[in-house]
Amino acid sequence: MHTTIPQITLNDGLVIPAIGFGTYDLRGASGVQAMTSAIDMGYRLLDSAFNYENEGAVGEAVRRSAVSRDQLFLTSKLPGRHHQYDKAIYTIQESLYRTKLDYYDLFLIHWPNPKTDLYVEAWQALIDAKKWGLIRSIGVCNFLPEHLDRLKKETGVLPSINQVELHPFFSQKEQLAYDKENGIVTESWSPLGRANNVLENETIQQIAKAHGKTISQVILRWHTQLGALPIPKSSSPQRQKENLEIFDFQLTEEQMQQISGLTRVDGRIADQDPAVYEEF
Ligand SMILES: NC(=O)C1=CN([C@@H]2O[C@H](COP(=O)(O)OP(=O)(O)OC[C@H]3O[C@@H](n4cnc5c(N)ncnc54)[C@H](OP(=O)(O)O)[C@@H]3O)[C@@H](O)[C@H]2O)C=CC1
Ligand SMILES: O=C(O)C(=O)[C@@H](O)[C@H](O)C(=O)CO
Repeated sequence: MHTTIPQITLNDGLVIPAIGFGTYDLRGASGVQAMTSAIDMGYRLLDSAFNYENEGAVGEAVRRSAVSRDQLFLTSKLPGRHHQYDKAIYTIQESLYRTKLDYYDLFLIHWPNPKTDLYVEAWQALIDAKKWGLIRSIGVCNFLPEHLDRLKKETGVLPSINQVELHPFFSQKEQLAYDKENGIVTESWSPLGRANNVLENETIQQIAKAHGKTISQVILRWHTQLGALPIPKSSSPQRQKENLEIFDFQLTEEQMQQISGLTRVDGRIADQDPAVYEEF
């Protein structure tokens, strides 16, 4: 039997599962297999990107699964090299052709690329693509408060989602507070620290023991109790299942504080500060 996944209502009224499935590095036939398995395990939200070169695999997994399209919540992302308005529109259309589907539930700007400074133009393209029915909800990734303030000022439309790096070594207290205050749901990318040594952390290990859970389950539970939406990736059916079984226990306030206390100024996985980093 599947774990029942709670749901979150976005600022545009759309309802989204409280945990999703990351697909970075899942491609080709093995990627389709991993995604089909994730849907079978109970995941309904799949997170892809134009740059992951796996939108075709996402479409194939959807067609192979026993779950109907309208029960799934599919996400993709606009790469930095296509922020110009016309290019952004073509990219969203191309992204759909790759899946052989006719709409995305969510489309995100992948990185703000502030030096290139075309993200407001890209945002306008997402706003229009939503009006035309290509996308049901629009959001961003890696946007700092200064970038979000600018979208609000120049278009009057704030994203439904801001997908940011978030894990115990980089707990994003200020960004979470800003997003919440502005009605934006924070999604956590690399919620398990991309399997770095956070998965061997002694503090989290002790908490996991106390609950009879694994370290990964405690970390993912911490995300949901912070109000964030984690999108763990796993190629293994067993770990996919493990990562969903997080809604039958509760961390105490003290345990939440202990995990959040592991954050470090240099806790990012890579050198990707969105204030300066550009990805195309
Ligand atoms: N918007 C953005 O800029 C970004 C978005 N993302 C999105 O976020 C998703 C998740 O982030 P990602 O970087 O993949 O990293 P995750 O934090 O999800 O970690 C994935 C790694 O953890 C391993 N793993 C998964 N579950 C377990 C478990 N229960 N126990 C032990 N190891 C486990 C996986 O191995 P295995 O597969 O062998 O199980 C894999 O090596 C991405 O797939 C992508 O969709 C990621 C980066 C940037
Ligand atoms: O995976 C993504 O969505 C990215 O944006 C990449 O930057 C990823 O974080 C990466 O590390 C690529 O080397």
